[in-house]
Amino acid sequence: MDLVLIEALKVDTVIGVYDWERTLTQTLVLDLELATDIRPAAAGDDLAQTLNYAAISERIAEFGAQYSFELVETFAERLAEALRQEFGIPWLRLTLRKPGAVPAAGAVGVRIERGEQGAGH
Ligand SMILES: Nc1nc2c(c(=O)[nH]1)N=C([C@H](O)[C@@H](O)CO)CN2
Repeated sequence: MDLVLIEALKVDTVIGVYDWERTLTQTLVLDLELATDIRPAAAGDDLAQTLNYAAISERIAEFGAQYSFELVETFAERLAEALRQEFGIPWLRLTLRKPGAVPAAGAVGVRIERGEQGAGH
């Protein structure tokens, strides 16, 4: 299985369960591993044959601006669903960190895997 990577992507969004969190934008930090077969793109040196990490990063920024969930779980689940559907990603691992949410921790967050590894190959 090949992977396209997006690491330490900063995403601005309204997120949180507390009243004060509903009034401001916070920055989440995302790592994504996106399964694909890179051989067709490599064979043809053709961006159209692979997952365009720039386009996906832009979509994630749009998603952050569009929604204002309470839980990081909801953000992760809904984003994974949207990316898999819109970009035809058979499997992904998404790590979402919310820096500063727990001052004593470097970051807190969630990690999810969705889809089937090897699907579509
Ligand atoms: N498992 C979770 N725990 C907590 C969340 C969350 O989204 N998932 N959120 C909060 C608050 O919004 C917190 O981030 C404010 O600092 C608390 N626990």
